[in-house]
Amino acid sequence: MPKVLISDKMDPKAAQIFRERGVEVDEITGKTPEELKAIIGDYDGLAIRSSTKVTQEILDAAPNLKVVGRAGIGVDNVDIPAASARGVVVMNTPFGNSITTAEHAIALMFALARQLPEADASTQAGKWEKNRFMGVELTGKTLGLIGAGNIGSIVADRALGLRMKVVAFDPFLTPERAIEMGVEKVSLDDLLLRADFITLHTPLTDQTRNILSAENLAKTRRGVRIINCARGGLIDEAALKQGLESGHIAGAALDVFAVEPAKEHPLFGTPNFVSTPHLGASTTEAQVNVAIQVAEQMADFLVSGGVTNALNMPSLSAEEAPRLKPYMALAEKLGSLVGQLSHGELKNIAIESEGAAAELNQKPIVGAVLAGLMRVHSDTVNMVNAPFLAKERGLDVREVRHDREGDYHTLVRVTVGTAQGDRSVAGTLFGNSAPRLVELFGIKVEADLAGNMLYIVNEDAPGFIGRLGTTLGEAGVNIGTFHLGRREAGGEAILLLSVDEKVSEELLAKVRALPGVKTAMALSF
Ligand SMILES: NC(=O)C1=CN([C@@H]2O[C@H](COP(=O)(O)OP(=O)(O)OC[C@H]3O[C@@H](n4cnc5c(N)ncnc54)[C@H](O)[C@@H]3O)[C@@H](O)[C@H]2O)C=CC1
Ligand SMILES: O=C(O)CCC(=O)C(=O)O
Repeated sequence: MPKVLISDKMDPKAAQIFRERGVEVDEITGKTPEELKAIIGDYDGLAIRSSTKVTQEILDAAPNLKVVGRAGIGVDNVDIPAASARGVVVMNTPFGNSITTAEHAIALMFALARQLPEADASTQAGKWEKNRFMGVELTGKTLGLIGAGNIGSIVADRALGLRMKVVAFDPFLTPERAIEMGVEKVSLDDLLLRADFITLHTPLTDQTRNILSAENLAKTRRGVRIINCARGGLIDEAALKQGLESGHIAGAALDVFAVEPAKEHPLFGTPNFVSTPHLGASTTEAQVNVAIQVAEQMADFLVSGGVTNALNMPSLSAEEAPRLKPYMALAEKLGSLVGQLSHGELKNIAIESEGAAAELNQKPIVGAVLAGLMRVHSDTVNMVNAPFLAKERGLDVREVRHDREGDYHTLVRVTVGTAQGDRSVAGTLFGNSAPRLVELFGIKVEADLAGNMLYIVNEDAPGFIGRLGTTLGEAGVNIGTFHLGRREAGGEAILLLSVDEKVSEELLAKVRALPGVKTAMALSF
């Protein structure tokens, strides 16, 4: 039974779903990285929010880990390249808390416009400072949206409902989508110049880090109010403090900080500064949503192989997974076969599907071929890290679907480009479930690819099979299955034998010494 660790506080629905879906679950929250390292090795899955940092070190201590599930959107607390390199799928829940986070941004905008936190503190301190707090209306003001994705577009919708004008800077926002959202697409400089309120809704990336730098803050209009419910690191916090103190910035509300938890901060106590402790996603509704979603996605993956909302792997629905499973087994075997039989650097690989195979989602098939191919050289390769490793090694991967149906109702062909030319293998599914090799380097052959095998290329001549049987028999090697194919009578023949034990180098040398043998290799699947 797969085992999952929930390492951050999560709605109890998550644990309930894991158990209902046949996944063992432990909830152990608040651990230090050292403590987490000590226990993570027992788990197949890790369910987190933002507190747990999934670093290279944690991943190194987690040999069984297959999936990290983020109950939320931002995955900057997960080292995705390191997870990909180790073959660990990283999933998030991209929509479960977007409304809640957008509402928090709007709440902070109101808090700034009417100085609600200060007015509350003053009133409860018995001061009744009616003349101290003069607010501004939102109606008619310009809201500058940096990042117009899921959360940004909900913020825009609510702001338009408040009769604000919304201008948006997002390099990936199409003009059509801007029209649909009712916002004006602008450059960052234009936004900085025009906005009365600025709200940030981008992930933290190399491009967005420090997007509100000291230089950019200086370009804003005097009296601007700034809200950040996205990620710390998007704003230069020291420059923000200076701007608040000089009065250039009329207010700033941060839900997120460059370093969290922010228990001490130079901004604390600055006039017109409002803060919340990363509460953007903290509503009952959002937490139930993300807990249910992350548990369902992780259980799908661990129990049936379905992949949803993965950031480092193509999606594969739980419905598709059973249909694709035998194809992935076939693809992996074909990849492994060409990997074991091809020497030297591979330049390119083409994965072609015909008949029923061509109607399926090709990404998992391609991933499985690459995993089989590269596992020949490293047993830590799997479907997650294989495409990543292929890219890293400069392997050109081509995916081709053919409408035609040939001799088989379904066929997957893998062709690799080697220094000796193209080499191609093809396989089908017998009874829609049993992977079977049907072609090897242009020669028709029918074979299971399983366990230990012996691959021989020889000149087709009488007596050879007898001599081979005697050689194997004398070495105490039992033959399980025997598959033969040849180009033409008396031409080149291929033999694929399954044997009950691994073929030793010594035995291989004897086989190679038999008359007519051109190549002999041990294979394993
Ligand atoms: N405070 C909190 O508790 C929460 C914070 N978040 C944060 O909010 C962020 C946004 O979430 P979603 O809207 O769901 O993500 P999303 O992926 O739907 O939208 C992000 C938008 O940012 C845009 N973008 C990317 N690079 C940009 C750049 N250089 N300049 C301007 N725009 C750029 C993208 O094109 C995209 O439209 C998340 O990445 C997460 O860090 C999300 C949920 C809760
Ligand atoms: O889990 C949380 O409370 C934070 C949510 C968040 O930051 C996100 O989903 O990106």
